[in-house]
Amino acid sequence: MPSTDAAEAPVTDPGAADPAYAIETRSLTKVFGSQRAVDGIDLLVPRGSVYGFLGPNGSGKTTTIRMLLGLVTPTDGERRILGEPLPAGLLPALQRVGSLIEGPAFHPYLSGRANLQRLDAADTRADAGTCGQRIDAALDRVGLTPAGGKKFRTYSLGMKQRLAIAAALLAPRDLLVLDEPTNGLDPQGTREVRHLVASLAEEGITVLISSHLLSEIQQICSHIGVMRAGRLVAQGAIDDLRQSQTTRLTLTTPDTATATKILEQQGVSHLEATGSQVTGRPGELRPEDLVAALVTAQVRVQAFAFERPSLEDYYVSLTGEGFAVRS
Ligand SMILES: Nc1ncnc2c1ncn2[C@@H]1O[C@H](COP(=O)(O)OP(=O)(O)OP(=O)(O)O)[C@@H](O)[C@H]1O
Repeated sequence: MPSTDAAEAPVTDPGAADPAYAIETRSLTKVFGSQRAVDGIDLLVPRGSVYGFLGPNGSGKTTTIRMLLGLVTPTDGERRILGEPLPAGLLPALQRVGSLIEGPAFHPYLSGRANLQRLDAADTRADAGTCGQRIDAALDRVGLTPAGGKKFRTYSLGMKQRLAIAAALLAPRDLLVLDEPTNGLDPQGTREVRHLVASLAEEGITVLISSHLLSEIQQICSHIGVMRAGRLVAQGAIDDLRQSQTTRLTLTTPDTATATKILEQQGVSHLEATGSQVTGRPGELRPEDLVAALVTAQVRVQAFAFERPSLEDYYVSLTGEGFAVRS
């Protein structure tokens, strides 16, 4: 269980805030003993994005999120949340940030609505006179209005997680930080959370959502950042990352020697021939031109394909997480 540090070191040179980003860190680092749990990361979460913060268990996601929320003191580096440098701007920033790290403690024998009432009452900034409206709005946003009167213990896992997000939305928020909100959920619960995050993003809320499974959040993310052993090994718009993947050519032919020679002449790089297959990187070359050159040289083409690795392949290559299984 990570510790919560009370005292914060002052930021020495906060620099200027970039209004394009809801979260901005520079060289953010956390060392536990001899372990660099977070190792100099430059996280950039654009405003209005759904940012998938990915990485295997133990790669440093939760520690990073805790530093972003002022729950853990960084060993080094800078952080800005909604333009506010931390720790100086922690309070004004956090008023606009909803978060779900371990989830609030809900009472099983109280209804979802009564649980929210208790949490709302604990917020000294909230106007008690408008509590009912806030709770109605929060239940409505997460699709729990019909189940608001039911006891929490009767909720499905997805409903419990949606109630936790409703709790994070009791006050107006510009940024929502969700640490592994789909962890332990069944496919239906995962869909519910995904759907909810997508609808919040449509309202303009920036969402940072962590997960160790790309497949669970890929559909809703506009951006991703990938952690591996404390380092941020990739980051950017999901479409750009997909585009950056190198296209691979695969040719099946009984004439591999001639085919390799022709493809090399055409400018295909990284050529390899194994059995009746030739593979290589075509770069910007067009498949129709390569096939024409092969046929002209009397290469018998049995199969020819241009393939771009999927984002999942990319994620696996970055993290080595081939078959992440939920614990
Ligand atoms: N308070 C702490 N004291 C010592 N080591 C810690 C502490 N908190 C985290 N760690 C270590 O730092 C590393 C990163 O942990 P972290 O929880 O940030 O990873 P994570 O990517 O969120 O993984 P998970 O999804 O399993 O929580 C792990 O090796 C963890 O054991």
